[in-house]
Amino acid sequence: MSDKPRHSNPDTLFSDPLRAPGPFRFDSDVVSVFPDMIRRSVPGYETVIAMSGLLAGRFARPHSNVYDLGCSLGATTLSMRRHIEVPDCVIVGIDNSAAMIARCRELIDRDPGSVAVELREGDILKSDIANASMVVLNYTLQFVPREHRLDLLKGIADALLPGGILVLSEKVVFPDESLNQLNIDLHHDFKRAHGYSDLEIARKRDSIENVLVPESIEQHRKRLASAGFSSSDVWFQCFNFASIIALK
Ligand SMILES: C[S@@+](CC[C@H](N)C(=O)[O-])C[C@H]1O[C@@H](n2cnc3c(N)ncnc32)[C@H](O)[C@@H]1O
Ligand SMILES: O=C(O)C(=O)C[C@]1(C(=O)O)C=C[C@@H](O)C=C1
Repeated sequence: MSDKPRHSNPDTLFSDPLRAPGPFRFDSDVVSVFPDMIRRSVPGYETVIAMSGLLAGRFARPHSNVYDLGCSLGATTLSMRRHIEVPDCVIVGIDNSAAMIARCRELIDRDPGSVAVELREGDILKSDIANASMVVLNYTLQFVPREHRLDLLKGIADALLPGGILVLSEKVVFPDESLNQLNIDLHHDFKRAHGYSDLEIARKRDSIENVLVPESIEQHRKRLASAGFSSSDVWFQCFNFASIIALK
């Protein structure tokens, strides 16, 4: 069940004090270091990816689609592919970064799995989502402008078959200011323990400001209910990164 380590160049994108970071973008520079960056930046990332596979093993239905929205390099897609055993199920991975999708295609082509995978370069806000037994948004909704989040989730709820599931993993904030600050500090400790310097941490924080817009778990669960999900709860959390499952 364990996922193979994913090799990647080391993330040194924010280490040069002379290079202005600019707003964070999923461009070819990020693509070249992405597996290393996300593993060293998101506490619990490997667990969430591996368990997304287990959930797919349980929820994927025959003759249905399983969506990986904001699929990046296909880590979730590959994990789900390893666990899906039902016939005629297609995993649809969508990402609007051309550089991500191009590299993802290479990695999927190299994977020996037999479940069909369809990759689309496009905006998940404009993509056709239908006949879904499972939808995954692993660390993607946080990059969608807040005003579009409800419509996206309504579309997902409509597309889900009865008994379908959404997995929503996000960076989160906490309503209590002291707990919020503690979780931010613990996240920075996590990054430091994975070799990032204070300078890199500060520069990355500036770069993702207003690009990655986190919300509280309460805000996510309220929106999921408004979007048409009958129930939702957190199944995994480490510091300020949480993963929610929502049932149709
Ligand atoms: C943090 S990464 C997701 C990581 C990935 N799900 C994983 O588990 O490895 C966020 C991804 O969402 C994509 N993205 C952000 N907004 C998007 C949108 N509106 N449509 C499609 N993809 C989007 C980005 O290009 C990026 O690849
Ligand atoms: O919050 C941070 O500092 C992060 O680096 C998080 C995060 C994410 O959650 O997507 C931001 C951008 C990169 O894709 C990798 C990790």
